[in-house]
Amino acid sequence: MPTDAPNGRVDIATDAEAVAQRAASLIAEKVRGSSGPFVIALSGGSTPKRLYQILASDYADLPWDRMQLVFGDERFVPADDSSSNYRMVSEALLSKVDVPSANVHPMPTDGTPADAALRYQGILQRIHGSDTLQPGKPLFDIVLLGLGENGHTASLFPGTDVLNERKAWVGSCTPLDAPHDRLTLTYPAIQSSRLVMFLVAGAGKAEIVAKVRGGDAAQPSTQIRTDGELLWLLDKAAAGERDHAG
Ligand SMILES: O=C1O[C@H](COP(=O)(O)O)[C@@H](O)[C@H](O)[C@H]1O
Repeated sequence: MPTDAPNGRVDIATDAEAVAQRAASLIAEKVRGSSGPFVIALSGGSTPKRLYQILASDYADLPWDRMQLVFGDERFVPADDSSSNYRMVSEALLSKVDVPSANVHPMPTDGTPADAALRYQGILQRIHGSDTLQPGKPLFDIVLLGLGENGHTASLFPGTDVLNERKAWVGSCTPLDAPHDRLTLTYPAIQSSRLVMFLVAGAGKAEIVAKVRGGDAAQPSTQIRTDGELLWLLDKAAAGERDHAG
């Protein structure tokens, strides 16, 4: 049963599989209820990977030709690197559904991270048809986000300067405690959305989930805002409920 919390609605499912199933069903409902271009910012991570597999197997009939698939963050590695979020999404979803390649927008990982961030902002501005963010015209229909055990979301890592970015839509950072330089959507870009959906599963996330739900301002995930709806899809383990398996 969904509950309201200061920083969004919380929906607790039995396990990671149920979280991914709910996310897929919700995405399908939103896409089918829309008309015209539908822009989704994709996340990396293990729970989203299962979501992408479910979308590929059970929702192949969605109007993929209307969807614009962009990325919320990326590791600054070649597209075929095993750490690449694009590679993961490609294997789980893009290679399996009828989405035109022109509708898929990986983050560039050549040149310098700062230059690549600027180029990706240009790509988002072309999709948006404007270089301005306005509350009445969201950049994204859905932003998918994960939550790292250290509090990061997208690639907004604690202690990095990109957390202070209030203008640019895309930034870069070098995490203090995770591999690879990163590209990431910034807070203002994420805010320009109809729905932000966190997908978080596993007992390893319970401590950070409790901090974020408790409003700990030091956690980047606590600072996520949206002009639309904020939804946390958690499994029981991540929500700190005791009766979960394992
Ligand atoms: O580094 C990253 O990690 C986060 C969280 O991933 P998870 O596997 O712990 O759920 C993810 O949201 C982000 O896209 C990814 O680049």
